[in-house]
Amino acid sequence: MTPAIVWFRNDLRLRDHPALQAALKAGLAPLPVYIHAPHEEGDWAPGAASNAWRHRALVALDADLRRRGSRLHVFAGDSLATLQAVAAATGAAAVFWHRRHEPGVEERDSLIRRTLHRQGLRAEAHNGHLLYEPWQLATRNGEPFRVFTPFWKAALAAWNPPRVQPAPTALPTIGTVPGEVPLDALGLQPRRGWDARFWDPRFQDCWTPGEQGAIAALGRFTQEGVHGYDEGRDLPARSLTSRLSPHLHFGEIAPWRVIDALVGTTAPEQRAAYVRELGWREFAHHVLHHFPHTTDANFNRRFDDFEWAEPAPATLDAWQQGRTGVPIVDAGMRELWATGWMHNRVRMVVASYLTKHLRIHWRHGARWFWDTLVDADLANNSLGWQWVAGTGVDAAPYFRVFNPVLQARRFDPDGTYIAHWVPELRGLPAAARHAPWEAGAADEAARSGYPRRPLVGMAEGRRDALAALSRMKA
Ligand SMILES: Cc1cc2nc3c(=O)[nH]c(=O)nc-3n(C[C@H](O)[C@H](O)[C@H](O)COP(=O)(O)OP(=O)(O)OC[C@H]3O[C@@H](n4cnc5c(N)ncnc54)[C@H](O)[C@@H]3O)c2cc1C
Repeated sequence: MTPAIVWFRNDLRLRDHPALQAALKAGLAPLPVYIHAPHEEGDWAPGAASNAWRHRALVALDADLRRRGSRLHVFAGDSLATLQAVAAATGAAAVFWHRRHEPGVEERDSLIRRTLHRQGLRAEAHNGHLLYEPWQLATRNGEPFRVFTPFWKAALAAWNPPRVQPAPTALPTIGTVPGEVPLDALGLQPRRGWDARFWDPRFQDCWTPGEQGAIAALGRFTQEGVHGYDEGRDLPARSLTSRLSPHLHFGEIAPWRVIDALVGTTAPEQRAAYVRELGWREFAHHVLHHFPHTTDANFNRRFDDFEWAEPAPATLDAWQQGRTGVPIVDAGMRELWATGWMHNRVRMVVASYLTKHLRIHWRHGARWFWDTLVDADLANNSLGWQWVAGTGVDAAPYFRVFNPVLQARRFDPDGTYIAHWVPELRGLPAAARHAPWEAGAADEAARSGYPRRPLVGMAEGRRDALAALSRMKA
């Protein structure tokens, strides 16, 4: 059988894999290839937590392929040159892959497709990542959406998710290809030294990267979380969200399989609430494709004149390490550090504290998340940060400044989440954990080594943020 290269990227699964299916349908022998090329990702080469995840996801994919008679062929270097060399060495007639929508990657991929085409290879990009490709939905005027609600309305009106497809049961074996490198040589795993500080022993135990891990996480969610999702998804102490974000980012599960698995499991309103969150993921990719500059620049250019504070290294450090003295913020940042993930409600609170109370540009926060989140995703991260900072599409207005203490009282009423991640405050009565300095517990907190007062107080931070907003040019 003539081989066809199946170029695995952020689609590390065998079920619901249109590129793999296309190779099989064409009567070609799939040759699974992974190319390590972080230098082609511009300013947004994957961060440390993503790399650690990817290593384990690739190991899992290789094992799944081996169980079917195949294996993953790993290379490092320029993607185009590698694909050309592999095709020449194996006589491959085609290359199939799934589209990605990060700005630099989109351009690279279309160049690769054109070049391979010209050389007489069948080169095809499929959708493996989204319910809708970013150009499939448009406003009545044919423009990209800038507001989520009409975007989601249009998505539901055109609803036609792909059907779920099983993984192939057997795949052909193809021998060693010149230029292959061992997976361990890619340097994806955390090194000893500085970046080893990230790696709390709990980190490895929190997750099972790979398709089996994704299916298991989905199974847990459909049994438990989804039933109380609508009311419970804002409560960080409860495990009511799916924690599928890294699995979705790495394409270990297709979003349409997630939706399919929910049918008949719970009340329609719980299901709709969850599918709507997947809608935000779709919207984020739509925005990234149409407004690629929003990874680094404000969508709302008025904010180009905003008086962001020059971030003092000690301030940024305190935020990153969870030592701001604001318990809910510190709990979130420590959860991120320890597990590579943070609850969505708390992401909003820590991002708001950084961009409003500390008035530090959202780019600093986005960069930190990029390096430490296992689900770091250029579309979702850029949208999330610009949404909170008030600079993005359909964003929360800047003047709506979250009060982290009130947020904590509302969404972590008995301080369980705070106590879990900030052990210095465990000994305080539940009601004092949200703001020890207001409850006369500052000394007790300080005795355990916790900051006596917040870096910037709640009222003071809000006042200064609004004053800076009022000075912004109209
Ligand atoms: C400042 C900030 C930064 C963020 N950075 C990222 C990021 O880098 N990667 C990332 O995947 N998500 C990001 N999010 C969105 C959201 O916090 C996570 O997707 C969610 O917490 C993941 O947990 P879950 O899988 O349990 O979510 P669930 O509640 O179970 O949601 C299911 C899925 O829907 C998608 N989703 C949910 N909420 C959002 C949202 N607001 N925007 C886009 N997609 C969403 C995710 O793919 C998620 O896995 C960010 C949010 C904020 C406020």
